[in-house]
Amino acid sequence: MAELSPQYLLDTLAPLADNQLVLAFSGGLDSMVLLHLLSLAQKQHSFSLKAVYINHGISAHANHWADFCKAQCDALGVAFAQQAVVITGQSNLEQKARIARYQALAQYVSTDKHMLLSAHHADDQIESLLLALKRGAGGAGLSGIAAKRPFAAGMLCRPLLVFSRSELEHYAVANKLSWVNDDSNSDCRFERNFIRQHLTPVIKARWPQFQQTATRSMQHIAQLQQLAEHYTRQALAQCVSDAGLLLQPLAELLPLQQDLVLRQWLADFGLNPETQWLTTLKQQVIAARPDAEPLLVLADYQLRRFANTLYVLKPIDVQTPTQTLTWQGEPELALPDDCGCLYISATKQADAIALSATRGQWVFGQLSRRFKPAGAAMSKPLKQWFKLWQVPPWQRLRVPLLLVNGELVAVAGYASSTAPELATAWLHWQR
Ligand SMILES: Nc1ncnc2c1ncn2[C@@H]1O[C@H](COP(=O)(O)OP(=O)(O)OP(=O)(O)O)[C@@H](O)[C@H]1O
Repeated sequence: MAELSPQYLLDTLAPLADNQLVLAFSGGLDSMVLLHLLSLAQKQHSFSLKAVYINHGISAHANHWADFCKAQCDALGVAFAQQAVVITGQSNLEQKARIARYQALAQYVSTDKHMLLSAHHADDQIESLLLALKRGAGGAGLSGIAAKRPFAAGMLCRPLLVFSRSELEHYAVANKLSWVNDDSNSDCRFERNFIRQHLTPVIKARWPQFQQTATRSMQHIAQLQQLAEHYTRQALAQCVSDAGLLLQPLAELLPLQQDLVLRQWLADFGLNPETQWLTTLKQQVIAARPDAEPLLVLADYQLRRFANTLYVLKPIDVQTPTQTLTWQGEPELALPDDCGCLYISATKQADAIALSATRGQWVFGQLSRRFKPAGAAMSKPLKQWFKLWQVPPWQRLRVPLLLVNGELVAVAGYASSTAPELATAWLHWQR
């Protein structure tokens, strides 16, 4: 059984070479205990420590808590900082406060030597598990709170995770510590408080070992999750290209693995869809007829499929610029609507196309104009060339087109009516 002591802390955080510790300090029981332990540990082993209080400004007592935190740090000789964050609206306050808090704390973790410490304990683990079950979370959610994980430029550690709240309280009373009680802790409209007050006591009374056994289950799930993530990353690497997710190699994976790869790929865009949505994606987008142009929306993104590749697109990626640019020979032209930049130079660069004009109009979206690339037998509407070049339909509308005397002479990034040997300049499109 671990014993709550400065030595335990030093063992858990070792090796503390030139690390700079940042304590997320709310002034509540749990972080007060951690502050006290850290200040004692500093006497045994020198390390840099700063306590940071984030003022959410939600409670009428928030400023008073800030003063309390500062006074406690002063008394223990620990450096102190505070920062206010702005939380707007009335809904989801708990979650908004948490996101704003971690964003603010991230500023204090600016190098790989920085280690953020939070005072989460074993009761928080059970609450996290029950909340994860309630929302039907997957392996990552059911793994509970990680004892150590990368955070901002450094790490985030929770050295008190194995101790229960009552053990922390026992320590606080024995060491005559004082702490603030967040008035909102008794408000059972907040889910965590409801679990803390109504569920955990009943569970613990019936099964005193529940905390340990549930923690063990979470560790098992966490290990399986890590293993799954490792193999999923490997499989994903086989399926991604610069453009999107290649559906042919995806189809060769086991169905279960396909789901994990899709989820991991979407997670890299910050997307975490519900299972039903993923089923729709598979049925209506991935498995759509080859000539269909399926589209599914998720949060701010559009999922589209073209030429057996799946794309995640932001609204700007599918917007057709309406602006026309007059070009008078400038070597560099910034394009509207996030379409990148055009570079015109005397020497040929990679991906450059030949030009024989030095002025004209740059336009977008004029797909019915006829075009004859150098070397082609005849002219065709641009739409047909794009089809031939396998350009996804939404990208076709964002390709800069050069008109000279009303005639289409160059399609940036793809083709030009000027043969390379007749080039007087070279055009490179940086998307
Ligand atoms: N206002 C605050 N300023 C700095 N640190 C805080 C603040 N509030 C909480 N913390 C840190 O976060 C830890 C967990 O606090 P709490 O259980 O209230 O968080 P939570 O809202 O449940 O969110 P989560 O568990 O996801 O971090 C505390 O032990 C403390 O280290």
